[in-house]
Amino acid sequence: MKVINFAETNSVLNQYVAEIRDVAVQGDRMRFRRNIERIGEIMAYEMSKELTYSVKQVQTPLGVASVSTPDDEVVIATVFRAGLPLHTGFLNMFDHAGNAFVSAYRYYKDKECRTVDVHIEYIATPDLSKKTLLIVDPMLATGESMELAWKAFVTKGMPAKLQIACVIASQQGVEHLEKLFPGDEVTLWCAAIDPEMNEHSYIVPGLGDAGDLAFGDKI
Ligand SMILES: O=P(O)(O)OC[C@H]1O[C@H](OP(=O)(O)OP(=O)(O)O)[C@H](O)[C@@H]1O
Ligand SMILES: O=c1cc[nH]c(=O)[nH]1
Ligand SMILES: [Mg+2]
Repeated sequence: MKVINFAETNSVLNQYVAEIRDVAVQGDRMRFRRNIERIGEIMAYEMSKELTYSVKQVQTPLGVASVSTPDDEVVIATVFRAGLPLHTGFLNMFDHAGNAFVSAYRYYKDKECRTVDVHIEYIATPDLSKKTLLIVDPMLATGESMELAWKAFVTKGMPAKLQIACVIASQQGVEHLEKLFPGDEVTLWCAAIDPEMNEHSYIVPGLGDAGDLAFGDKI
């Protein structure tokens, strides 16, 4: 798996990442969601450079223009609930894309909240055969949700290409996906890679719970 870490490049994207991490700013839910969305828009733009292009002739009112546009049939896939603002950001750029959703939630298997497991319940997707699948999820912690989401999606057709986008990845999550996707065919795009996770499998320094910050507490 190839890894592209936007934190290694100076751009305004880093300002949005700083705001979603900052305890003094992240409590503004609308700003939090919009910042995730803006990160999705920038990532989608960068990822669009990796698609397959061909030149088309476009009739303007005054003549014919040659324009090189993507040929990929893109499907944007995300994981409920925290993935929704990132999904919106991608869809703002790839507005002709198909859309796929899966629900995954992490739950603790023990009273001490130290062993995390992930459940998949709901899946809604178009046929993914031969598509360019972009799986987008803001947090890659243990990597379990991403792995289960991928395995759930491929039951609905094998995509021609897979690209993964996360906002904050843990080093462990990156290594988890490297084992799942050996070779160079899959690329992980992320805005930052953090070194650690805590005993509850939250990314450190991370940002906290992306789903709760976007949508509020859940019981
Ligand atoms: O790599 P993992 O250890 O599996 O963790 C990552 C998952 O955690 C978050 O979802 P969460 O389970 O918090 O659900 P939510 O979106 O409902 O908050 C996030 O959106 C990922 O899907
Ligand atoms: O740090 C983390 C890990 C999983 N999910 C989150 O929202 N945050
Ligand atoms: Mg959550």
